[in-house]
Amino acid sequence: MSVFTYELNEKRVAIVTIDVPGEKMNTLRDSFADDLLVTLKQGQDDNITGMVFISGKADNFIAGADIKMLDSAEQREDALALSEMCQQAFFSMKKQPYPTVAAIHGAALGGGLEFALACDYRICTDSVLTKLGLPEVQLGLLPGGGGTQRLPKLVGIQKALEWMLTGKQIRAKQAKKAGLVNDSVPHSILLDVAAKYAMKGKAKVVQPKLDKISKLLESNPFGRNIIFKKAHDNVMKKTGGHYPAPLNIIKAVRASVELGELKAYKTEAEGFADLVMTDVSKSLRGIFFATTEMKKEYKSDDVAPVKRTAVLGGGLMGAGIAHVSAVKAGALVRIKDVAQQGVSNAMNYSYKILSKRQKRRIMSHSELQLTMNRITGGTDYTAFKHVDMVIEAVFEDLNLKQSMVADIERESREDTIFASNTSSLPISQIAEQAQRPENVIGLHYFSPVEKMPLVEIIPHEGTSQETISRTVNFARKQGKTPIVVKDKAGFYVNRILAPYVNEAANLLLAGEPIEKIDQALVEFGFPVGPLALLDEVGIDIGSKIAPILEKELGERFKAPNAFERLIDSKRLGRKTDRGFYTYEKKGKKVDESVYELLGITQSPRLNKQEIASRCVAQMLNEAARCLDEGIIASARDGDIGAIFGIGFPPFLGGPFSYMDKRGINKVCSELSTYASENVVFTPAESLMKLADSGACFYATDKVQTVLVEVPTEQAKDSVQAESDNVVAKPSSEEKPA
Ligand SMILES: C[C@H](O)CC(=O)SCCNC(=O)CCNC(=O)[C@H](O)C(C)(C)COP(=O)(O)OP(=O)(O)OC[C@H]1O[C@@H](n2cnc3c(N)ncnc32)[C@H](O)[C@@H]1OP(=O)(O)O
Repeated sequence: MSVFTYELNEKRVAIVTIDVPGEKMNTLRDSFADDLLVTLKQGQDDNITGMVFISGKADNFIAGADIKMLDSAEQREDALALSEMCQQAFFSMKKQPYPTVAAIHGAALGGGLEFALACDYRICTDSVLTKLGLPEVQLGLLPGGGGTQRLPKLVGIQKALEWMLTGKQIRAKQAKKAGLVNDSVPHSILLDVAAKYAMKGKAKVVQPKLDKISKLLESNPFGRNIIFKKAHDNVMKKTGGHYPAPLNIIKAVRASVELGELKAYKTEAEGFADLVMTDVSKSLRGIFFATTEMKKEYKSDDVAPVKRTAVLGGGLMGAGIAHVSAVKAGALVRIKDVAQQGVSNAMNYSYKILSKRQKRRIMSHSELQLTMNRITGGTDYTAFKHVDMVIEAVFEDLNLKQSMVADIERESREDTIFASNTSSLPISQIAEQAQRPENVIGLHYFSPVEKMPLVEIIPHEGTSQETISRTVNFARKQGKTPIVVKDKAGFYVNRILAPYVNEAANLLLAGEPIEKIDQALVEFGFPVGPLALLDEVGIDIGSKIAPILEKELGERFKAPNAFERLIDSKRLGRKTDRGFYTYEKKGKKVDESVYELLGITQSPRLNKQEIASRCVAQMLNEAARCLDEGIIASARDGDIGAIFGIGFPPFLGGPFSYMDKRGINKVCSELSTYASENVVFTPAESLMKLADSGACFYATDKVQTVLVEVPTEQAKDSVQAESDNVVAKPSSEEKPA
């Protein structure tokens, strides 16, 4: 059955509806090329005036090539054939004697936009649902259906590179301004306008809309050399060379302006085929499927949505939570702080972010005002009777949090959820004196809240299923990827982070230089090194969490005592402009006085690879323990939590995928070697079992999986999450009463 339905209107314009049967989303599957050729031929036979392609789905045009189909490419030749098939199919659209028009509403991404680029005209709706882009880079791929060739010709080399190298989604207004679409119109007239364009005859070649400097740069080989070199250098700086896709994109775009059509398209197809087969792309595609799968979990349409929220504490965390609640989730938000200044700071936080969006014309002034109208605040409990959920982001103090539970139970409704953004305190303790413990849950954000994609959701034993579902639904509305984790100290993310940071600190105390340690982990693929991260989080915050973890989980979580000396000397990290680094206008540099303060004589002994191996080994081992204990419900959750919460290198697929790829026996033997010097490295029991049996965390064709899921009962129990008030300047409410 064809995905294209063909109808001729009275003006002899063929209206072709694209609708992949039984699917929510249109994607390009292997039969699409044949179906397209048949449809195009019918247009010729009917001697049509033009052809309009429109989607039969309510909210998407085409979301790209079917990513599952890419997994079926067993050899490079298969992937090459896929790209060539797309290229050929799109060429035949161009070659038709009649004009073709893409009428776009919703997502036109990847192969979907390439389809539209091959049409003579593109008309899109001005709806917020409409987003155009070539996001292949996020899957470790390049646009393999002619996107690297057609986009630069339409919007210019620099803009095309920027869009393809970031994979960003372009809204209707920006698309029109850049010349990506011919028009942007209300949904109700999309088809009519598109049909009119179909009667205009074949489109003439248009030059990209460029300013003078861009025109000068892009129109001669010397200027283009500068553009491509700069793009290459930026990519290397940002990716450390771990991701081959951006480099292949630059190569294909360069081919589009320097080589003949045949060779240039071949460069694109070859680059695509190479990338499909890389482990990097397989890992990134795995992340896409994992997050898609997670969107369906803990989902319930039977629970009441959270529409009105309150946030306790106007510090940076509280401000960020209020922001995503109002802007992303569209909720009404009431901020409460002990001081009016705290409320004002939090409101100002949102205002600044929105003003930037207004300046960049992503948002109009009236939209800004409407959004800001959703955020109010005060120093008392006004309006708390109306809120569905209260999220506390106050100082990490159990008594304070327990008294807030009591306040909220008194001041709000019986069904109001109390969500705690604690980073370390067990939720069961926060709920200990609650009258309605079923409403209490952990909701751990990461800083900066509006940028970090993860939240940990932590039910304690008495949290109701309804509270879990409502909280998960709300976190998704805030644009977050939630993982539900078990209520045990450190939850998941901080638990795997702590031993990794402690190891970095131990290496420092053993004489390894600060910069070398951080560089080692950045070269491994983390966005920042562990000591720089501690500076961001706040050394004082880290030192508060450490004793809780040590008490609950044992000696291996003991943080080096030397850190107290850093805190005593007011080196708290970035927030005091001084930690392991100093932070000045000129930038950050290592604070050499730290060595003397901590009594360290620099005596480098290890190379960077050994440093990275030791720190990462601690993280991997702890992740395995978390799976053993049911802190996370699956290896998949552990991978997504580490990537989205800490920045574990996505190209490695997360700690569990990485262990599978390296071989569990290798990971185990490395841990055992380190354990001969320090028992904290003793491999987790499950790792040893897996190493013995030759199995791995994820099912593969070759080996049997032992540990993908924890036993069902444990999985059910699995809940819990938090957030450290990282980088947050304490608001007045954050001080214990
Ligand atoms: C040759 C070409 O250059 C190569 C390519 O085109 S590679 C593909 C490039 N396209 C992309 O990367 C887009 C991927 N999709 C997305 O980003 C998001 O799905 C979206 C923004 C389109 C919509 O997001 P959202 O509304 O949250 O829906 P989401 O839950 O993600 O997806 C709904 C369903 O569509 C599926 N889907 C979406 N895009 C898909 C794709 N390109 N391939 C396969 N399945 C896809 C999801 O897996 C999910 O399936 P399920 O319901 O059976 O689990």
